[in-house]
Amino acid sequence: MTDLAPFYTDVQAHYDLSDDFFGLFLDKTRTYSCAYFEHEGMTLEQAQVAKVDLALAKCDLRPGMTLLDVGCGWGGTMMRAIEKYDVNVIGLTLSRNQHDYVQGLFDKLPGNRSAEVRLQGWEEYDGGPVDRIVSIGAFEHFRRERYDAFFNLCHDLLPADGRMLLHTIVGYHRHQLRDMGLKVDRNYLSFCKFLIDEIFPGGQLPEPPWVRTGAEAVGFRVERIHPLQLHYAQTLEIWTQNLIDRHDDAVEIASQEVFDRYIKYLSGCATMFRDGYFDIMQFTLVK
Ligand SMILES: C[S@@+](CC[C@H](N)C(=O)[O-])C[C@H]1O[C@@H](n2cnc3c(N)ncnc32)[C@H](O)[C@@H]1O
Repeated sequence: MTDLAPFYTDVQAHYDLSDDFFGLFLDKTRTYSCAYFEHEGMTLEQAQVAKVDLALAKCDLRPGMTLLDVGCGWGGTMMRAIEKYDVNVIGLTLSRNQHDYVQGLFDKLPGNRSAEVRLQGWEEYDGGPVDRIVSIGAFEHFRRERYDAFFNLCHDLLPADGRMLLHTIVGYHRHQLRDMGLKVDRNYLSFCKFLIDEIFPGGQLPEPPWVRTGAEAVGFRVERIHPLQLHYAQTLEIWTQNLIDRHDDAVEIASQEVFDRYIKYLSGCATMFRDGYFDIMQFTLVK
């Protein structure tokens, strides 16, 4: 446990909009991160399960282990881990809606493994050691000044053969974007400002070396960095189309203004990934 207070207000401002609204564009597992279109012709749901399987396979889970999911969303990764690997799970989320939704899933779970979801940030985690850690699409909320504390905590929680899979969007410094042949123009800058002001308050995209050096500084070895850039472009394009298809429901659940804002966010991010401004990477960290 650290003495840092999680960014509840910022994170809830996004995820506690409405479960019904997110349900309009996410797949049935409610996975809210980059899918993995491993084979031609996969549906979004199949590709989300493939992404979760990709992440969990890198954790080397064995029956009876305890998996900590930092930023568990609506619980899809933990449900898959229980089903496929017969493990105990602990999930952390700052969203009340997600916490209540996952608790509802766990209440109906058969079997004798333990499944716990906590309305708690990693900053406050006091649940004791775990065997493996997975964190998908949450690191973007943590902020750079807290990476040391985060990696330290994760390193301390894991045993000597511990493994952690960290899946995060990454961004680049403007000088690096220029070196990559990408224009840093008004469109790019104003879209980034829109994302921080109106979609993910307090969010911050790490640059890849920040993750590597942060993890290595506490003693992790970075076993693999696996980029999935175009998979996120495809995911976001499907989410955009799903939301367009449910326009009337979206306006009824939220409003035309929220619909417009989400279309701008989802379609704009799809372009950012397609054009190479943003990437998404799975970092396999081992002790
Ligand atoms: C984009 S969602 C991803 C959810 C899920 N992993 C998935 O792939 O569907 C980000 C998640 O990170 C969580 N989160 C953000 N900051 C956190 C923190 N400091 N501690 C724990 N969870 C956090 C949010 O509550 C949310 O559940």
